[in-house]
Order: sequence, then C-alpha cells, then structure tokens
Amino acid sequence: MTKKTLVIDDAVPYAKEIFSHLGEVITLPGRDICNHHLLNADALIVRSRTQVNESLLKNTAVKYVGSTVVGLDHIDQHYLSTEGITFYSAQGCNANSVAEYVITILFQLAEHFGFDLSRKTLAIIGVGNVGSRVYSKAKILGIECLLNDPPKIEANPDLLLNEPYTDLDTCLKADIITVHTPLTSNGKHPTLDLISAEKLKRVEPHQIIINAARGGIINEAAWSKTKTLANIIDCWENEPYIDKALYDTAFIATPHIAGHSLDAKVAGSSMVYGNLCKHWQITPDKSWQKALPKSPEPIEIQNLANKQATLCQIFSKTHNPQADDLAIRSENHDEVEKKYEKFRRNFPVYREWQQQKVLLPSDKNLCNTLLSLGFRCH
Ligand SMILES: NC(=O)c1ccc[n+]([C@@H]2O[C@H](COP(=O)([O-])OP(=O)(O)OC[C@H]3O[C@@H](n4cnc5c(N)ncnc54)[C@H](O)[C@@H]3O)[C@@H](O)[C@H]2O)c1
Ligand SMILES: O=C(O)[C@H](O)[C@H](O)COP(=O)(O)O
Repeated sequence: MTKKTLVIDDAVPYAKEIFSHLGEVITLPGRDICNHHLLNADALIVRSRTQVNESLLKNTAVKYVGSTVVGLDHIDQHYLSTEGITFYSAQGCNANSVAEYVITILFQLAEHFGFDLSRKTLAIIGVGNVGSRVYSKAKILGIECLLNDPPKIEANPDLLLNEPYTDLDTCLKADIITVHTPLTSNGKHPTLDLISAEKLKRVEPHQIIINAARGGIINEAAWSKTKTLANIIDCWENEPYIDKALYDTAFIATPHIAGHSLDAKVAGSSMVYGNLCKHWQITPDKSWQKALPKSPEPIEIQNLANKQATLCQIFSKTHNPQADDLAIRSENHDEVEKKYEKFRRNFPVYREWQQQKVLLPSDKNLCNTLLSLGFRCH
C-alpha cells in the first residue's frame, strides 16, 4: 500500500504524535492551507480556520476531510458529498469546555455585580451538546433555566412535558441569555440574525447576553447599541477583525476560545483519528496518549467564603476567561485584532473540571456539588 499523505492544521494538538503512523504528516497554519498543498494529499484534517470548499480541493487527491471542531460553517458539505469525499466532524468534542466557560463567567458576573445566581433565570438557546451541558451544570448549581430549541422539540415534542422549553421571545426576557446554536442561514430555523435588531429592542438594562457560539446569531450592530448589564462575547463576525463598537461594550471579550481546553482539543483530534483509522481499516495506535500532560496540580482552598464565592474561586482557578480578555485587551483596536489570532494559536493549556482535584476544608454540601460537576474533592 503506497504511503499516505495527510495535511493537518498545525493548531491540531499532537498532530504528528497521533497521525504519523497513518502516513506522512504535513502541518500548516489552518488559514494558510491552499489547493497546491493538497495536490497529492490523501487526507485533510482541519480546525475552523480552513475554508473547505471547491477552490481548496479541486483537482487534488484528497478523499477524506476530518474537522476536529464542532462548527460546520467552514465546510462545504454539499461539495464534499457530490465529489464523494468522506467527511467527518468531531461533534461534541468541546461541548464541556464551552459549558465550563459559561458557568465560570456566570459566577464571576454574580460576584462582580453582587447578585445571587440562584435568584436569576438563565435562558439557553440551542440545547445540543453545549446547551445541554450548560443546562445540566446550571441545574446542579441551582440556577433556574428556560430552554429554546425548535428543531429538537419538533423531533421530540415529549420534551415539553418534563423540561422548561419555551419560545424565543419568552427566553429573551430572562436575566441571562446564552446562545448555543450553529450559524445557519437556510432550513426551517435559520440562526443568522436569530436575535435580530427588532428582538434586541426588548432587551432591558438588567439583562446579560452571552455569545460563545458564532458571530452573526446576534445582530452585532444592534447589540452594540443595546443597553445590557453585561455582554460576554467569545464569538464574533469577521474574526479576527472584530467590530470595535461591540468590543467596547463587552464585559468579557475573548477570542473564540471557549472550546479551547486541552481536553477538548485532544478529544477533537482523537475522534477524527479514530474515524480515519476506521475509514482506512487500520488498527488505531494509542501510544500517542503517553505524550499528554499529567493532571494539573490540586486547587487548594484555604478558607471557605459563601458557597457562590468559593465556587467562583475554584472555577476561576481552573480557567479564568477574564485573563483571556486581558490578554487581547487594548485601547488600540488594531492591537486587539493583532493579538486575537496570536493568542489563540498560543493559547495557555488548561484542563477541564474532571481533571481537577480540589483540596478544601470539609464542607459536605460544597464537596457534593463539586463531585457532581466532575471535580475530585478532598
Ligand atoms: N466558542 C467556541 O469555542 C465553540 C465551541 C463549540 C461549539 N461552538 C459553536 O456552538 C454551536 C453549538 O455547538 P453544539 O456542539 O452544541 O452543537 P449541536 O449541534 O450539538 O447543538 C446545536 C443545537 O442548536 C439547535 N438549533 C438549531 N437551530 C436553532 C434555532 N434556530 N433556535 C434554537 N435552537 C436551534 C439544534 O437543534 C441543536 O440542538 C456550534 O455549532 C458552534 O458553532 C463554539
Ligand atoms: O467550532 C468549534 O468547535 C469551535 O468554534 C472551536 O473553538 C473552533 O476552534 P478553532 O478552529 O477556532 O481553534
């Protein structure tokens, strides 16, 4: 069998360790992968920064495309299908990372503005892999939720019987609104401009809006003029050339890193690797897992404040989105745009809650909550 060639986005962690036993691995920055790199490649493995379409793949040898991320708006799936190119996407690989990002920020907001999260309502728009994990964590933490996901309800109306699904307009009255839909512009429930200028007119100054899904789901021009208590923005239109007016309104502005835990990135790579091995009928080799770092040092909490404050401290020690905000923040917007992609490509490694051990004074209630959220607790 001739040796295969795989072209891989160099932001795919452990690309060489994981994929080299399948063939020759060529790594390139995702944005720089062009048609001429792929002429003799058998497989292309990307993250979100490579637009996979006819102009990229025309007259190449590529017969397999693997996306190690969840969003699909960079993939022309119709073209791949008509050309008989196998496509696989690591759906759900980073859902937990995004859910932890959202929950951490909710606690940071509550501590900053001095409110009790258990007295607030959180509306989750899009209840798939990410939204359902936000929901399950919020329930554990005593946060009342509203859910909105018309495609899911149409597929399974019984969900209305036991879960707080409701219409979008009702959700947009919630204290906190977080969107977790794909960015779609066709079909029965397109999400482009889902929270339109018209809908934003009804948002009140006490409300908080979070977008860690895709730029464009919320009308950015109108959002930048909408008075809110806080805007939390991880996903923007035209990244990295993000809108200054919207950026200037953000309480936390991060460069599309909500799904960037090491665990999420490795899960994406590992899922594509497993699918490619199956596709090429090769037995997977798991020796690359030895390259993974050990679990992080335990989080030590000396003194217990109230439960919300202590949880905020623990979540923030795991990963602090405010540090990511500060990493790109600048009065000079050109500087923000310059730092945006550079910071993403050199993103500090952090591990998810299930890799974390917490050492704290005995508190059964707090420990049970932490265990339910996936932490180990001593
Ligand atoms: N910021 C990040 O780093 C990051 C990481 C992962 C995913 N994402 C984005 O978040 C999106 C969701 O991720 P996921 O893994 O949960 O995907 P998913 O496909 O599991 O869930 C998306 C959910 O949205 C629902 N939906 C679709 N159209 C809708 C509409 N008009 N109104 C309400 N709900 C609608 C779907 O029915 C589905 O349940 C992804 O498409 C991606 O764009 C961002
Ligand atoms: O689509 C996704 O899974 C997420 O938006 C993910 O963060 C994209 O990762 P990136 O390619 O931007 O590193």
